[in-house]
Amino acid sequence: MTTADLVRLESVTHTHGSTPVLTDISLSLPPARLAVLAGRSGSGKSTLLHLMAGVMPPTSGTVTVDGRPAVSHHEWDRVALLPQRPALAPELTVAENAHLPARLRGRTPPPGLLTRLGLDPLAGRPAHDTSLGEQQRTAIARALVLTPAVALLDEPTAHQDDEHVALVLGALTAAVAEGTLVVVATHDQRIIDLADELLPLHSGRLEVV
Ligand SMILES: Nc1ncnc2c1ncn2[C@@H]1O[C@H](COP(=O)(O)OP(=O)(O)OP(=O)(O)O)[C@@H](O)[C@H]1O
Repeated sequence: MTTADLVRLESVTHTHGSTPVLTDISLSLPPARLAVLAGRSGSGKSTLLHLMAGVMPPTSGTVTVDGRPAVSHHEWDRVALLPQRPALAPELTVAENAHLPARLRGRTPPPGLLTRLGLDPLAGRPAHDTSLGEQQRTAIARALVLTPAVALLDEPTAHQDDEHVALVLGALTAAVAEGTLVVVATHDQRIIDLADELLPLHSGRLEVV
C-alpha cells in the first residue's frame, strides 16, 4: 500500500436488490485531497460514498481504507460520514452536537471550527431550534471535529446560500490542508470547480476525465 491508496476501490459493482447501481468502479485516492463525486441525481454518488464509509460491503469487488476493508472501520477519527440528512441529537446544542465525537474521546475540539462555519452565534441553541442549513453546517463541523483521515460528505452545500457555501468550502479546504482526504458527493459546480480529483459518475459508471 502507498499513500495513494488511502481509499481504494477495485472492480466494485453494487446492486440494490436486482437493480444495478454501480458497475466496475476502480479508483485510488491519496490523503490531503478534495475528491468530488459528480453526477446527476440517481447516478450512484450516495451509494459510492456509503461503500467508502463501510456502511455496507459492495456486492462484488473490494473497498479498502488504509488497506483494510471499509466495513471494518468504526473509528470516527479515521472515517467520518456526513449523510444527506444531518441526524443531529435535537436536544443538544449546536456546539454539543459539533463537539460530541471529541468529547466522547476526551479530546479538546479544535478552536475556530464553529467560527469557520458561521456557527458561533448559534453555539448554545438546541439543534431543533435551528434551520436546516444551520443543522447541515453543524453536522459538517461534527464530521471534521476529529480531523479524520477521510471525511465523506454527501451534498454538504444542499441547504446553503452563496455566503454560507463559501464558509463550507473554506472548512473543506482547511481540512484538506490538515491532511484529510475529503470526498464530496455533489452536483454543486462551486465545489466541482475546486476538485483536486474529479470523479464523474454516469449511470453508475466512472467516466474517465
Ligand atoms: N435502498 C435502495 N433500494 C433500491 N434502489 C436504491 C436504493 N437506494 C438507492 N437506490 C437507487 O440507486 C440509484 C443510485 O442512488 P444514489 O442515492 O446512490 O444516487 P445519487 O447520485 O446519490 O442521487 P441524488 O443526487 O439524488 O442523491 C438510484 O437509481 C436509486 O433509485
